[in-house]
Amino acid sequence: MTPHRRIDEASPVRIALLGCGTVGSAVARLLTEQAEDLRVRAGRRLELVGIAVRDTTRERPGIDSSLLTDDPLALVTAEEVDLVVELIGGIEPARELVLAALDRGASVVTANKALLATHGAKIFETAERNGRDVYFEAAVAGAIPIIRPLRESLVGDEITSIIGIVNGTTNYILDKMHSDKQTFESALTEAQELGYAEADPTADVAGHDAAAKAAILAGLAFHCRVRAEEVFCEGITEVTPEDIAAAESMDSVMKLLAICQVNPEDETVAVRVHPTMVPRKHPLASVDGAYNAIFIESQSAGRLMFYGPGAGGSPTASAVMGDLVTVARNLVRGATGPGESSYRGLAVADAGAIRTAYHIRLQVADVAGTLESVAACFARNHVSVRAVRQEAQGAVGEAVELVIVTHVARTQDLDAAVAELRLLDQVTGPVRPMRVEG
Ligand SMILES: NC(=O)C1=CN([C@@H]2O[C@H](COP(=O)(O)OP(=O)(O)OC[C@H]3O[C@@H](n4cnc5c(N)ncnc54)[C@H](O)[C@@H]3O)[C@@H](O)[C@H]2O)C=CC1
Ligand SMILES: N[C@@H](CC=O)C(=O)O
Ligand code: NA
Repeated sequence: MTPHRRIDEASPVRIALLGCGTVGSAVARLLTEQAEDLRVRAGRRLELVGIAVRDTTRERPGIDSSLLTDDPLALVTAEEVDLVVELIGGIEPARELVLAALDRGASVVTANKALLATHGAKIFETAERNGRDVYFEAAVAGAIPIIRPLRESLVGDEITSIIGIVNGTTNYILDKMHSDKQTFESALTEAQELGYAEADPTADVAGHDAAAKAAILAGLAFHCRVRAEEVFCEGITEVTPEDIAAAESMDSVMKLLAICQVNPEDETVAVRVHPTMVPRKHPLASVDGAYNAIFIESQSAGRLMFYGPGAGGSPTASAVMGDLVTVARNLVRGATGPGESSYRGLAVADAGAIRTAYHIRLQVADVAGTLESVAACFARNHVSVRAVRQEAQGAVGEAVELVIVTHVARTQDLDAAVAELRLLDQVTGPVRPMRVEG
């Protein structure tokens, strides 16, 4: 274990900041503007000793240019640094820098879900070995306090499921596609301009950002390790205006949901992210813009809901600042906060075993026997049909749209039924399955 640098009453807690983009610049400014209040709350002055950036010559309003450096490794391994705030994002060099900081004896605050959901085990083990903290409230659902409730407030309870909207960019896009009939592309451009999107927005729209957050939430809630790559993940890139219209015709909206559940039968954890039809009366349906919301169900507490801004520089900086003060307090007391808890070692369920209800649109020829053939595809694959609706009526033989809503079914069974539907002569156009919750 690295010995703590003694932070006596006269010493400040010395902070190194990695990255000065949307979130980093907001954190740097708050450290200056709120210096006096932060000193009282943390019990020591919080001194920003360096900011690692790519371009030290760029003008950065409100940022002291004498703090800028383009050598992040030298900064995080500097003897005097107590706390490293990693806000550059991505895997490398963030991984190398965080590990170097912990090994040198600094604690870490990060907003980097991609890093934690990929290399969390190594990072938490390194922190534990060195007796240092890793705090990451901003990594999931921006400003919403969700990591601390899971690591502390609910640690005595038995969580059974988590369902939520955990990506602000995609929620913004889907909301604009519904409410303003905006195109996917123009809504994404707006989300980028507002500072919600990742540096590469593919991470948002392909669902990878939400999958990383779901992996972190599942690990914390169920005391196991889930890696981002183990999460079943479908993004919103394939969601069309027709899907939006189909959801609206069911009095529903499309949302990108993250769902984490323990299957009590085989003690596996199912973790998934996908576009989902949510009925308008469901509380998640009214979560608009870049807001996030997370429902937790637990044995003793029952149902809990967490709601608030899930992205953006200022809201995310709020979560980073909370971690920063907490870690500074720990450093002053010579203590550490909770480490990783993965003792249950639950396995992650196969994607095919995941169970959900479906809404399926398909174009069929309006001829005798069509309905029977379609129904047989579902029956053969053990998928129970809950409702069938024919969207329009024309002359016999004409193409019509059929809408089928199923009861909860296994993904692999539904996939098999859809594959059979696509082979039917009476099916004359695309078959579009969408998941339904609530
Ligand atoms: N923007 C948001 O709403 C939220 C972001 N986050 C996370 O916060 C982190 C930062 O995100 P943003 O500030 O939005 O990203 P950003 O892209 O605006 O800022 C990152 C900054 O780091 C700099 N950088 C990259 N590699 C570097 C290196 N090797 N050395 C020095 N500087 C380097 C970039 O030039 C950029 O200015 C990411 O992990 C992101 O996932 C988390 C929650 C919300
Ligand atoms: N790109 C992310 C930022 C917060 O984590 C999002 O849109 O939610
Ligand atoms: Na949060």
